[in-house]
Amino acid sequence: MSGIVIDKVWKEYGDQIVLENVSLTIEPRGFVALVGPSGCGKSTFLRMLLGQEQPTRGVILLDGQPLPPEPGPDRGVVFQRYSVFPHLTVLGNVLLGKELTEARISAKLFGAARRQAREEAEAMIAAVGLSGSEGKYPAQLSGGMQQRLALAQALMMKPKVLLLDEPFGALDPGIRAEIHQLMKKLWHENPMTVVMVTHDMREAFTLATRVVAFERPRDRPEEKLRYGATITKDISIWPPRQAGTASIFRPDRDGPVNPDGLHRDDPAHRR
Ligand SMILES: Nc1ncnc2c1ncn2[C@@H]1O[C@H](COP(=O)(O)OP(=O)(O)OP(=O)(O)O)[C@@H](O)[C@H]1O
Repeated sequence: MSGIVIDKVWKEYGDQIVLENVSLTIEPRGFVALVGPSGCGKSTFLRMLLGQEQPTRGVILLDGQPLPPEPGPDRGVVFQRYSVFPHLTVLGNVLLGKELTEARISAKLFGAARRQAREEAEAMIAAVGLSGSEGKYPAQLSGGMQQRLALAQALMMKPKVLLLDEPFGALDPGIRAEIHQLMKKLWHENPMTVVMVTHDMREAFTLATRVVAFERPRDRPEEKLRYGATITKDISIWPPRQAGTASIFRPDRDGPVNPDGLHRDDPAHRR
């Protein structure tokens, strides 16, 4: 289920080697945080997982199959900014992916299909805490709400893999802490594997099951083009985090999940 294997991947742009010999196996339902100095190729790596860029050498497998050479609904993505469409409402943004895949020609769903998609979209909007904002446009939302919307838009397509490129980097610390809680909840509740680029080590260790560092082992100016970055550290969080399960050592750490496996907001839990 949604494991990713990256095997001896290189990425070059002309004469510049950006990534060199990167191998990584990401377990299904893992949450991997990618950290490293600016310009070392983290976003390039993420774009290869998305299918926007192809490796120069090496292979990437998703569920044992070569990754399709273009973005698809099995991979959702949220960037730091501009992930949502400014001319569509909250509901329109969340519905768009379904409309484009299920009604390819008109990009509009009708009748029962539209009703069902609308119900799903409203549930997803509620899951990210945006109920009541369905008719608003992104410009009418705060930065944190826009990122909640971007997460809802990506998750609506039930991706196997969610790719996050500094999604919370532009948010104030208080808002960021709130959205970290939301991100944990979404990871626990949705059957997906997450790969997130971040500059914030605290964020990496708060959310991830594993923190992977990219670095250029040789970084003298004259060597910059000839040697790429590669994985220099791969740290598994201890005590381990597991999707859908609260930590047995510190049940409050990986909330909001209860030891009985139910989310705190789950109506079944409140009964
Ligand atoms: N399409 C492209 N064409 C040419 N060079 C590129 C392209 N995309 C990225 N690069 C180069 O690849 C290198 C890595 O860029 P990338 O954005 O992946 O780094 P990063 O680690 O994500 O940086 P940051 O943390 O600052 O966002 C940079 O030197 C960049 O100029």
